[in-house]
Amino acid sequence: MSELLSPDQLEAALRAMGARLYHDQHPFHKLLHSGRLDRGQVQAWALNRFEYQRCIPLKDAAILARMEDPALRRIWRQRIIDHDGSHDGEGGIARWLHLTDALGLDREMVTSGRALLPGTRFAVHAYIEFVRDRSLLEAIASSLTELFAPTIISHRMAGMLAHYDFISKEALAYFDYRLTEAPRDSAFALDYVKQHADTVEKQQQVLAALHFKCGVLWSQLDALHFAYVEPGVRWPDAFDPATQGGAV
Ligand SMILES: O=C(O)c1cc(C(=O)O)c2c(n1)C(=O)C(=O)c1cc(C(=O)O)[nH]c1-2
Repeated sequence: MSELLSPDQLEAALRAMGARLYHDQHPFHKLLHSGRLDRGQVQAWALNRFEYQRCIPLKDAAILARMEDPALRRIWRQRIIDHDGSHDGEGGIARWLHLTDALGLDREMVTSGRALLPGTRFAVHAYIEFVRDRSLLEAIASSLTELFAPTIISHRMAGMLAHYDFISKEALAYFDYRLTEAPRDSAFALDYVKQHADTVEKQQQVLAALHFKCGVLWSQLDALHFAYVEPGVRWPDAFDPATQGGAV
């Protein structure tokens, strides 16, 4: 890409990248959504994904800390409220823990992170570092995977409810909220990016940021796939569905 795109062409390029690289294309998600995983594999997914959930507000706080404009901060801070809630027991993190509870996972094992795959940790933390190190425009652009989240979330909810008798609608409440939060967040981020990526270089950076973020999501599923679906060698301290434990 060497010519300046119009804002709508930039949006089209971002959407085309998502169609190719978003984590809905990953084999682990295809298995998860079509009922082809067992309870232990679904537990491993929920336990590992907790690390992503836990770190999203840290990532958004890092972005907020770089925003000079109070009006922008006022909008962005809602993301932290969505995940942390305003009171104990509210918000996305608490709702994710309802899911891990419903799957019978030990809370301490989930919240301590001691049974995580190293690949999960590295991918999630790379996201936090990315938004700290890069420009604000790139940091905001890296959230644009959320453009594609409502489709995968609807698909996931329907598939998991249809195929797993150990999953209830209540257990998936986290995703109900995301269906309204994600479109609001991604509409704002997309508008911002379309307005501010006004040079070829900035447009390239925005596309690279989305590329990077697709990789963050994809790597988390790679880690799960190669530990729990095609088990070659699994990190010895990782969650073990057979014993329901991890490192002590
Ligand atoms: O279930 C999903 O497939 C999915 C995907 C994404 C995403 O595309 O990054 C997010 C979420 N969920 C999510 O729940 C969430 O809170 C979230 C925050 C962000 C972000 O980058 O700021 N992405 C996502």
